[in-house]
Amino acid sequence: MAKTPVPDFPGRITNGQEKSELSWKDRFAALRNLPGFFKMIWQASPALFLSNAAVRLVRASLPALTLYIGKLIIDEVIRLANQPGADTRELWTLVAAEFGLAILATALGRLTSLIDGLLGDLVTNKTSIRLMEHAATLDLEQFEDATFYDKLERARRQTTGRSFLLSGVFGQVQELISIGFLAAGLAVYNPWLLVLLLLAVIPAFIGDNYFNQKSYSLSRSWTPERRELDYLRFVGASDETAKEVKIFGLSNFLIDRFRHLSWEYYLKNRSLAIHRAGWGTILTIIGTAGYYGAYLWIVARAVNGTISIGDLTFLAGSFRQLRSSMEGILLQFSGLTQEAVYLQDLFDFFEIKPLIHSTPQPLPFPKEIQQGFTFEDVGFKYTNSERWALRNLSFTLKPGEKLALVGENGAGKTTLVKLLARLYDPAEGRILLDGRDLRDYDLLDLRRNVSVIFQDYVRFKMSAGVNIAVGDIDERTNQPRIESSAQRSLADTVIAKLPGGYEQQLGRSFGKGVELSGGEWQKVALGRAYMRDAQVLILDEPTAALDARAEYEVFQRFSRLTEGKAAVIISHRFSTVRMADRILVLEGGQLLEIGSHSELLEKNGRYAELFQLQARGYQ
Ligand SMILES: Nc1ncnc2c1ncn2[C@@H]1O[C@H](COP(=O)(O)OP(=O)(O)OP(=O)(O)O)[C@@H](O)[C@H]1O
Repeated sequence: MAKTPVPDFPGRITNGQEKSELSWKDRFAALRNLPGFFKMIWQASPALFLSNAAVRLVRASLPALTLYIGKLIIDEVIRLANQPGADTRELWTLVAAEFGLAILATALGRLTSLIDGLLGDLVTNKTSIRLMEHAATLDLEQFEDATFYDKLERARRQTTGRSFLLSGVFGQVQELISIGFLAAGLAVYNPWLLVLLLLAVIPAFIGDNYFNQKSYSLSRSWTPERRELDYLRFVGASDETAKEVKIFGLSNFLIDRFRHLSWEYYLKNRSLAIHRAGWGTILTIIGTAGYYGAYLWIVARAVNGTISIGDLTFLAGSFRQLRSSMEGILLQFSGLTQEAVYLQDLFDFFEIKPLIHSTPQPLPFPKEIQQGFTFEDVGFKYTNSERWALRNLSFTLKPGEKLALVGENGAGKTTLVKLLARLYDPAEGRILLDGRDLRDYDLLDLRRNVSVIFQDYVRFKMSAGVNIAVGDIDERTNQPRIESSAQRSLADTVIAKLPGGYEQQLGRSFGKGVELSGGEWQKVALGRAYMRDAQVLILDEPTAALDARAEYEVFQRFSRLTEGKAAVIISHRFSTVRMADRILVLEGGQLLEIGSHSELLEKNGRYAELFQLQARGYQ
């Protein structure tokens, strides 16, 4: 597929490689996605898939059959009109047969819509689940890449509206078979009629394809803007942002931006739609002229008696039906290839491979850490960033040690923690755990044993209990464990005040949700750290919103409750930091100082300076 962006290494999509113009070759090539699509439908429900195929096959034979019976009826009527008193049984049998076919056609039409709808829903659900499952395997770094995000967005759009493609593809096959029957009937009289018919529909087909291609290019090249439009709509009308939007009076700013962008998109779309409508009319008129040319020929033959009146109705009917079927199939074909191209986005997304994964024979995480984590000259740069977020970093986090990370905003503290949890791999140097590269360990096992509560932890719009249980979601029904975690993180007093206790829905998005204060949320989120029996606990400033007394108490408890376990604490409060065994001071991604509180004070370097600065503030 020419349109597929070329990954410069597996899993990463390079900016600027996306192609938004599609050639005919691309469109035909996209059809190769259809077997994959059929597989998806088949997997959603083999029984419905087969029923759909069977029903459509029967439906495909009905138009030709109905027309033929119509012809027989007319010929019979004319025969009877010329022979008064003759036996009319055959006529009534034919009429009854046509009536039966009409009923069958209606019933099968409804049945097809029903099956299409049900299958479409199943495929949508299944694809959404697969999308979520696949997204879960991908790296954090991939999510932070804008190109990847666009791809994810396009793939997400593919999970809805699948039923159009589904009924489209099945419909195409049905039409094709139906055309086969009708064409056979027509060819008996004159094969040239078929050629004329084909010539009549081709102009409209080419035109429609051309405009479909343009519309795909437009929608594709506007993916980032469409994402921004969605974002603006969300920011402009959401409970999460309402507070700041009001306080800062942002609504006009947001609306103006939305209006400007959406108007630009509308103008582009409008111009395309007008061109499409204009050309569509002209090309369809050409088709209609061709159709009437053939019709004239048939009528002339009936007038001079070469064919019967029944033949005339049959031929005219077949011709009309064939024309609309062919037009349908050709026009739908263009829509179909477009859908198949979109489908490529979905399949492309499924093809993206994570870069961070376990080796084929990974080591289990040690039952008890012996030597600790050693950073050896570690360096890391974020994707699309020229700056080193960390560089030349060497130190050891010893087993059972409480290490505090200190540094100004952007010094690299969170990055260090993410490397420890293998959310990223170092670009330079390596991280060892008990003398072995961190990459040699089983990734899931590592993640189970390194528990991190980030400063931007997620406030799940779920129950208070679940908000704690996410620390070890497999234990979500273990109420005693949830409650003891809540106790340890001081969340128990918060939850005791909630009307629904642990079952209380948090956040205001759904039903009777209750909103918590920033500090209350943090206490709940901190409970997650205690849910899991991890060997290394990391708290990345999740206490910033706690009052001084609560933070002091949280860390006192944290040190006591995590005795024997390694812990990393990031905090800007020196009253907390000084409780750590050692303090690592980062500046501009580099290690500046490391030592205990008293050692660093004695050294009288940056730590001492920052400590005294804060201490003076309290005097
Ligand atoms: N996802 C990201 N993509 C690109 N750059 C990033 C990303 N996250 C952080 N950075 C950059 O990396 C550097 C280190 O960031 P990091 O979050 O580790 O700092 P920090 O010490 O934790 O800061 P703070 O005290 O503000 O939390 C910063 O310059 C930041 O701009």
